Amino acid sequence: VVNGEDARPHSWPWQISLQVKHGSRYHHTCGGTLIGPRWVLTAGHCIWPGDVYRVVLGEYDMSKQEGTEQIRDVLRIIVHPLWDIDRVADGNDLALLKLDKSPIMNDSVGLACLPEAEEIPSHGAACYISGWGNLYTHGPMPDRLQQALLPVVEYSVCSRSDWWGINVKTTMICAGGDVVSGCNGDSGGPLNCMGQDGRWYVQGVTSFVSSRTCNEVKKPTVFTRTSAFTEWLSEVMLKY
Ligand SMILES: CC(C)c1ccc(NC(=O)[C@@H]2CCCN2C(=O)[C@H](CCCC[NH3+])NC(=O)C(F)(F)F)cc1
Repeated sequence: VVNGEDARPHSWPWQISLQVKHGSRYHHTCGGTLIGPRWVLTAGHCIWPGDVYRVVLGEYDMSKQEGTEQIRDVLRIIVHPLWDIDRVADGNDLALLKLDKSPIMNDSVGLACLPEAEEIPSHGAACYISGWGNLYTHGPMPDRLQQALLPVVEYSVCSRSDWWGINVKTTMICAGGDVVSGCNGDSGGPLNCMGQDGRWYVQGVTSFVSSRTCNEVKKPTVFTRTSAFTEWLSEVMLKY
């Protein structure tokens, strides 16, 4: 997250760290969101066939053992059938991870809400991105979870030719801009938007930023819009 701030510890209890095994060690590769007792939502582009993953819940400061961390293995990975790493602009950048067993729900680990089908956050709606992604382009990863308030940019603006043009679809949400943005390593994490009921809804899954720089003018962070995939999400969670 570029130009964000340290989140208050465990204030986003559904934020997880997706870690990939290299040799005998695991390291953070993407964010994700706990949306069911045994289900984590992340980005399709975070998943590489043949890699071994684990999920760390209740994480805050990556450099410390805080006693709130819970580690779970990934039993099954379902990537959206239409996701294609060579066609990022087509969207569908989603994957569901089934955990070997549910984490213990407590002050540090909890569920995010999913929005209703086709619910669109209004222009300028206050949504927060959260993640352990780079603090700036080619910059370091933070130890502590970062957050930033990212104003939603409506599709009519985001799809202008000098913005994202045809690379953004209506199944995506644009938010942020040239000051605050997501950055590499935030992939798969949530765009947290407060609903009328005062609950937080994961309206987006962090998908892409400009390949030139994370916070580029007229290239807001692009999220997969979860309300466009409510049917697929419930089908998968019911079936597997
Ligand atoms: C839509 C298409 C023109 C397109 C637009 C932007 C990109 N961005 C990028 O490639 C930059 C550079 C590093 C990784 N990256 C990204 O945007 C990666 C997703 C890469 C998926 C494709 N390889 N996502 C992130 O870094 C993010 F923002 F989610 F945290 C790639 C493709």
